[in-house]
Amino acid sequence: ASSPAQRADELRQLIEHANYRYHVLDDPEIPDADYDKLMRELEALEASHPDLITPDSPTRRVGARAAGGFAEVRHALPMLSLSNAFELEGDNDRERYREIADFERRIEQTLGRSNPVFSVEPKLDGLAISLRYEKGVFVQGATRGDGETGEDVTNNLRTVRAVPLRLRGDDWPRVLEVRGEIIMLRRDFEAFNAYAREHDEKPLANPRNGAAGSLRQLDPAITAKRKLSFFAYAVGAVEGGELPSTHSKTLQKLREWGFPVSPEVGVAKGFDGLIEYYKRIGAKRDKLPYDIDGVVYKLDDYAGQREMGFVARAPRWAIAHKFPAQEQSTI
Ligand SMILES: Cc1c[n+]2nc(N)[nH]c2nc1OC(C)C
Repeated sequence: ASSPAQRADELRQLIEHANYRYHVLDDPEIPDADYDKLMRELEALEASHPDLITPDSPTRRVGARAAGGFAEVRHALPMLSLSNAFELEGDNDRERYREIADFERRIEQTLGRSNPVFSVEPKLDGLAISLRYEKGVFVQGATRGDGETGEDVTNNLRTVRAVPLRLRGDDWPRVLEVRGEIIMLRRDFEAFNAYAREHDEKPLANPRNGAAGSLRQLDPAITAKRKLSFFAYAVGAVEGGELPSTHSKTLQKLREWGFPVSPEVGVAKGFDGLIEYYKRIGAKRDKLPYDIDGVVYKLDDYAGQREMGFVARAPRWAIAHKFPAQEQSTI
């Protein structure tokens, strides 16, 4: 038999591996009931041996209440906004998606390339947040706020199982900020509203409100009851380490380190590749497990991004291509 300390370590590894399989690979090996059993065993073990408790233990996801509101956090690197492109009247794709054609052509002309490679991603309709890791441990999480400063919602973010408390592997930078979207999956939104109607509680208008409202709770124990998810889409400040030379390769590293990244992300070449992606994602939009309000195109290589720079706070190297507004599902 192993010692309590060895058993505690073994349980943490098993639980973290199960989280990775469930949230990052979307391919769980064990049923939820077995996962809960592992958690209960670790909680009991830590209760009888408090010296075994570590701050990044999976049982330490529900922290203290933020009495007096959330502290303010200045983002080490501003959280950017995206300029938007909408569909226009026209007889062909070049006319209908004229703003995308202009976006892509500006990049071709500035960089002297033809058919540049873009990272293409669904634009999740949730709440943008920034997660800070030091030596691989989650130390702070903040909302976007005005892009320069946001609210410190670290304790609420700790309750989101899709947010890793400790990074996998060991080739991550000493300081790593990851940006992404906190969302409520449709199935969790519907379950929440079914429960609310059963218990005469106020139903949520849409999943985005669910995510925003849950993260704004001052008591993390309430946030913990709301099933939230997270998908990473960018990196912020990086210190003491190297990133790959392209955004698409960085997204793959984020998965290896334990961050969920939407399986719909990919790469596309030139205007035709972008529009093909836009149409493909548009066709499957209602089958995705989460709400999206468009897709995002980003020049894939970081050298090209640096050369393109920004206009105000929106990068010249990225654009959001929005779908026509959907009639909101009535509750
Ligand atoms: C605001 C935003 C939102 N999204 N959503 C995705 N998928 N990528 C992405 N990138 C963003 O900003 C980049 C400029 C990092």
